[in-house]
Order: sequence, then structure tokens, then C-alpha cells
Amino acid sequence: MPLQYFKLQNGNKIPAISIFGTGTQWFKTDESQFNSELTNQISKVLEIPGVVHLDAAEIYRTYPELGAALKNSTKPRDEIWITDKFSRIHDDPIQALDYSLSKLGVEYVDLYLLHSPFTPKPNADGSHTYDLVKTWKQLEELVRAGKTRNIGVSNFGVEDLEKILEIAEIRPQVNQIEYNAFLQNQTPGIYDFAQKHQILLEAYSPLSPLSVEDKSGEFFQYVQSLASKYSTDSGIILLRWVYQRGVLPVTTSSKFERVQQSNDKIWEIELTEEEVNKISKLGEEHETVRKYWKPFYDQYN
Ligand SMILES: NC(=O)C1=CN([C@@H]2O[C@H](COP(=O)(O)OP(=O)(O)OC[C@H]3O[C@@H](n4cnc5c(N)ncnc54)[C@H](OP(=O)(O)O)[C@@H]3O)[C@@H](O)[C@H]2O)C=CC1
Repeated sequence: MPLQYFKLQNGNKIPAISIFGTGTQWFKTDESQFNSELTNQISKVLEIPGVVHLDAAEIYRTYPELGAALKNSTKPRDEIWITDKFSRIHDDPIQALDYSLSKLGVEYVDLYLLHSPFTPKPNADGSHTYDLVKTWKQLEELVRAGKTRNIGVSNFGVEDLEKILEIAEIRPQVNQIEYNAFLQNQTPGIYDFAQKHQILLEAYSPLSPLSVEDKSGEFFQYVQSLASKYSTDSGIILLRWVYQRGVLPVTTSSKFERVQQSNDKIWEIELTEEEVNKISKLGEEHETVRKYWKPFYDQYN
């Protein structure tokens, strides 16, 4: 089966898996330290036929590598979905997106997100908050200027989203959150809230369960049995479970074969409803696995 899409609330279509994130293992603290291995990997990803979905952010400091790969690629711009995020390295999203567009050498991104409702670096008074409403208005300006096709948020809880929905003239289409079988609500009620308001959830770190050391429990035996049934590996089963929960998986790999496999194999299998529900149930019974934004969200484990 070919690549699938989710339909956003505004009618636009988004490729239903982001096969290459440039954060996590590719994250850098210094933009000027060029990682040619990353550029090579993105270049190979851009050779995969059809639309490919890439994930970027200001704070990953990987625009130079992504820009170099895009420059060398012959793939038409409309076959590349670029998600980017404002992480508050620049003061506001207008400056930040102008910077990333110039580094990436493109005229627009497909989706621009507020990376989190917090400032990673504390304000002078020690707080981590900032003016979300003012910032959202700037994102809307970026849509009107044609610099991004869609806008959204990341790591937002229900209350933060409510603030945005109240004032939005252009609605958030996406909330990219940490989501895996062992963390089905990054913050209380976020899954149901997003469904109700037609905000597409994206799952970053969807494969976190595989990083657990003790894999002797029923969850792992069950996922492994499904991998055998569908002639694949546990990673693909977990990505497919995310997709069948109506959530868009955002994954990455240093191994090109895995990127290729995530892009193809996930569309060749279909879990039954019973299998999806059983993964959800066994996952919920397992201890929470949360890797990011822990100082803010560990309280919800
Ligand atoms: N908005 C936010 O705050 C955040 C966004 N993100 C975004 O999400 C992206 C993905 O996050 P990440 O946590 O890396 O995602 P995953 O949960 O998909 O983890 C990727 C890891 O899993 C391994 N892997 C990949 N495929 C398989 C497979 N089939 N079987 C077993 N292991 C596999 C890879 O290792 P190997 O290299 O050895 O294949 C890699 O180390 C980031 O790059 C970033 O773009 C991430 C964190 C926070």
C-alpha cells in the first residue's frame, strides 16, 4: 500500500508518518559543527520515491545539514514535507522562521510549531512561561505571509491549548507530543481533547518501549508475537499501533534500512481492532516511560 495521509481540520493532507526526525540522536549544541553523516542520511532519505516527511526544530541546530541535503536533492519541493519548530532561541517566531528558511534554502515550511508552552531557559524571575497569545498571533502572520502552510504546537497540555483556541483566527492543526504505548497521555486528558477538537496528535519517541531493559513482561511477548505474525519487527508493530490510534508517528534512525522499512512496511500490515486494544491495555499497565520535558510533566507519571 502506498504512503497514507491524515487529513487536517483545515482540509490539508499530511503524510501519516514522519520518517526522519533531526532531533534526539542528531541533536547538536553548536550549529557551526557540521555533521556530514547527518547530511548523507537525509540525502538518502530524499531519494526514497514519493513524499517524505522530515522533522526539524530551531533547538536541534541541524538546519545546515538539512539545508545542504535539500540543496543537493532533485526531489520536487512538493514531495518534501518539512515540519519546523520555534524553540525560542530567536526572540520571536517571525525572526526564527526567516532564519530557518534562509538556512534551509526553501521559501516555506509545511508545518510550523511552537516547540513547547515553556521557555527551556528560565526568565530572569525564574519562571518558564511566555506570552502564548502574542506568539500565536505571530504564527498566524507567518501563514498569511506564505512562509508556512500550517501551524500547530508541541508538548501542549489541555489548558495551554484552550488559551490558543480561544483567540485563534487560524487554528492549531497539530500537537506534537511524547506518545508511546507506555505514555498514552503526556498530560492529563490530552488524547481525548485533541480528538474532540480535531487537532492531530503527532507522537515523538514512539519507540521508547523498546529502550526498556526488562523485556520479559506480557507486553513484549505480545508485541513480539505480532511481529512474527506480520513478518516484521517490534518497531514496526509499535509504529503501526500509533498510526491506528489516529496519531502520526515521528521516528528517526541512524540506519537507513530502518528508515526505509518504517516508510514501507508500516503500510503493508494492518492490526486488528482487538490487537490495537490489547497493545493499548498492556501498555497502560506498564510503568510510564517518559524521556522529555520531565521537570514539567513527571508529576503526571
Ligand atoms: N517536540 C519535541 O519536544 C520532540 C520531538 N522529537 C522529534 O522526534 C524525532 C524522533 O524521536 P526519537 O525519540 O528518536 O524516536 P523513536 O522513538 O522512533 O526512537 C528512535 C530510536 O529507535 C531506534 N529505531 C528506529 N527504528 C527502529 C526499529 N524498527 N526497531 C528498533 N529500533 C528502532 C533508532 O535507533 P537506530 O539509530 O540504532 O536505528 C533510534 O535510536 C526526533 O528526531 C525529533 O525530530 C523528539 C523529542 C522531543
